[in-house]
Amino acid sequence: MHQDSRSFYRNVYRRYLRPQRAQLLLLAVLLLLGSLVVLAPAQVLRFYIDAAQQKSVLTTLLVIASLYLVSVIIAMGINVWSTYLSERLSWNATNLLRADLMQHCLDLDMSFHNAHTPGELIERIDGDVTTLANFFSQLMLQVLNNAILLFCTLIFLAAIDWRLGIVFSVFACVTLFAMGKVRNIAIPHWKLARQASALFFGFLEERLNGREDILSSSAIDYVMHCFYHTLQKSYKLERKAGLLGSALGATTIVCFTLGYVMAFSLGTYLYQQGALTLGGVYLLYQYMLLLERPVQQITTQLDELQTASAGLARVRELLETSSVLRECSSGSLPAGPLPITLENVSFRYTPERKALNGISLRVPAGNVLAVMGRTGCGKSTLARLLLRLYDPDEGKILFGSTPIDAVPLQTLRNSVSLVTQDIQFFHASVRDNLTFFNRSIGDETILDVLDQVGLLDWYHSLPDGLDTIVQSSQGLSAGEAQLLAFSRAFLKDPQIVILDEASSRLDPVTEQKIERAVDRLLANRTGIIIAHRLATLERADQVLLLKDGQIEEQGALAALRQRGHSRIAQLFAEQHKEVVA
Ligand SMILES: Nc1ncnc2c1ncn2[C@@H]1O[C@H](COP(=O)(O)OP(=O)(O)OP(=O)(O)O)[C@@H](O)[C@H]1O
Repeated sequence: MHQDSRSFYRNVYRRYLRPQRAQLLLLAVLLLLGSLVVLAPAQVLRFYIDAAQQKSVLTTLLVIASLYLVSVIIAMGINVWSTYLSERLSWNATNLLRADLMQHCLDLDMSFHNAHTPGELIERIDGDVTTLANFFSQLMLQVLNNAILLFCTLIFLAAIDWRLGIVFSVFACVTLFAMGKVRNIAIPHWKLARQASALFFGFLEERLNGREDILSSSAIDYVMHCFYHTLQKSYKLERKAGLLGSALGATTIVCFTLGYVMAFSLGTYLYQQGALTLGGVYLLYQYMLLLERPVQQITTQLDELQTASAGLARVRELLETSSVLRECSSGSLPAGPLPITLENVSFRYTPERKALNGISLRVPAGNVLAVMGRTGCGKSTLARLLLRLYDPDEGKILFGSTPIDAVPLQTLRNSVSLVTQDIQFFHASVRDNLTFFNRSIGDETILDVLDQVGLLDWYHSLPDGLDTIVQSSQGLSAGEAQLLAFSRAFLKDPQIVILDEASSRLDPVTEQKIERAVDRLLANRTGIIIAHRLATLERADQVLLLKDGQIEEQGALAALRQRGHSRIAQLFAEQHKEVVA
């Protein structure tokens, strides 16, 4: 194994399994005991049959019968205990791994998230880790258990008669080989079937999410046509895989029928030779039955082991992906509103095109900068750089005199609030949606903020107050969603506020509420407003007009308007003409 892989597996063991090593050891002992104990009841029955045949006294028969009962109870007890232990062990280990992966994914930068769909990450955090949980809880146990059981059964058969040991060892090897070969024929078809089924679920998710657009554009017939097509493809592949898979069942039946013929022929021969008692022949039959399970299961489990190791490899790849954002472990920002400085900042998402090109500006502490420009000019990109969702390719961004990459990301993001148009609400209580699960914020503070943004009437209409569960943003009007997003920002109490103004029109009362809330939110904070309306520029100390990622105009609104040929002056003149017309 490669040195890196070795150290990865060592680390996985150290973090997830070593803390539970006492339980792991106990589990190994129980597995061994379990395999030995499963073989015991058949041995006891053998003595019982031989004792009955020799007409032993009733008490001897009763003692043997009680021994049989005890051995069965012990076997069951060990089975239950080891299953409980392995479940506990695997869920403890994999839940920790799930948490680590979730935290890691949240910490990764936006370029990583742009390249990986949420579905893909869910598959890693849950799908692959569940495979690993199965590996630790059942598979590891079953493979070990079956291997030990197979080995012990063959040893016990050899103990009855060495010829039986040799014949059945050869039988087990040939059957394992044959079943492995037949299984390999079906596996690629199962993989194709799984892939088709994943595509089908992806199709369902996408179409159900887009139901509003589908309904409004009368595309139901088209969607249903694609649905049948996707379903039919999945069905054909499943049918083929199922048929090929049944070849495995047929091979098992053929192999074991031959095995039973062999067991009875050999048993009869040895009985007639006097090498075996009747109880011994019965024991041979029982061991043949016991042999069937491990031989059948080991082939399947070896495949599942491969799936688990592929899952672990994918988990490893994810864990080893590091954020391109350099993280600082210490550093702090001064208190109060912070001045923002950009020095010759350039950024590109893709090598072909700069989304921002040589931007330099300074927003003094407590001032408001309004950013305007056509769609795609780089307004949101500027906001993303200030939050360090990306780092600029060139240039520097400073809050006060501190470069923003010289403080921990957490500190930076605690100081900046971004209120976008695309407001996300979680399936959680109103309280949790507003405080982002911060328990230190009391209900009075939340109510005070709701009062400030004019949402007190809305609050009183909630059936369970702050405990009311928000289903999604669909249960809220655009205005309510905006005001709730402001409330979140108030509760966070940031030093810098970045506001992506809603481009949709709201009713005059809600507009007024929003205007007031914005004024309050910007008071004693440095603000950047991504403006979609000319009226918004009037509340700003400075205006920045972007064009194709570059600064087209910059300065105080009054000065820009006075310059007759400026783009801003033209925009106001055009608006004036529209109003007069
Ligand atoms: N994740 C991304 N990957 C690649 N290119 C992107 C990405 N996000 C934005 N862009 C491109 O970068 C440029 C600037 O985008 P940005 O979102 O900053 O524009 P914007 O001015 O905010 O537009 P709008 O007003 O429509 O929101 C656009 O050309 C856009 O296509």
